[in-house]
Amino acid sequence: MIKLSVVGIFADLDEDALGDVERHINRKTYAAGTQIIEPEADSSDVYLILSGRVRIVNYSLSGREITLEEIGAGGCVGQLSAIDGEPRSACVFAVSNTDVGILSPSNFEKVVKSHPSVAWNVITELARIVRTSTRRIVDVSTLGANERVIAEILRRAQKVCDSDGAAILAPVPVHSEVAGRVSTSRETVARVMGSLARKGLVTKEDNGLHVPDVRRLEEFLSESIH
Ligand SMILES: Nc1ncnc2c1ncn2[C@@H]1O[C@@H]2COP(=O)(O)O[C@H]2[C@H]1O
Repeated sequence: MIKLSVVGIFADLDEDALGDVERHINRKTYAAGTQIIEPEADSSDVYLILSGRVRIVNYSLSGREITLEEIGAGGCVGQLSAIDGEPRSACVFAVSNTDVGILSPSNFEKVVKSHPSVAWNVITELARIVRTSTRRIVDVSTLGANERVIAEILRRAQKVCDSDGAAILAPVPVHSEVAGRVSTSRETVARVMGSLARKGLVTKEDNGLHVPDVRRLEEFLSESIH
């Protein structure tokens, strides 16, 4: 059985406290592709991702899917409705087979109120969501679709950049996922990625998408914007 200690918001709990939380949790496995959070379902349960990966998505008025975030083992989703009692803000799907621990909103509240470290970790995660959302709003308001694609690839590369200034994005980003994330079409992502490849700024290899010189990609983005 996967231990609750993998969950980020419980990182500072000792064994006794984790045992206490475990008593309030129902475990469930979702198959890849199934929906975990449905806004129509009247539930405010909190889902702790014990293994696997989930995608958080929203839809535009025209029905286009927008990926807000992908979260792997250790993450937590569904906390917004549990905190404020409002309807779900997004849908959540299992990307791969995903084991979750489910906490009812009242038990989530009990755990948060009993353990200051959990409360602080939940707040820290909310701060991260605000920062990411702000970045996104700025990008959508100020950059064209091509630049948003480049900026997204650049941000991912900057996170895994090695001491030689190179990065490998593994696995190769899926065009539809990048498109959803930067609010553009799959075709635009394919066109921009093709153009970056022709310029030698990225190369597709068996082990991932290589960005041989992250600094050059930064400069290219900066030149594209100005
Ligand atoms: N912009 C976002 N970034 C990361 N996670 C989000 C974002 N919007 C919604 N979520 C998650 O998706 C969940 C959908 O249900 P809730 O609104 O209860 O809680 C939400 C958060 O856990």
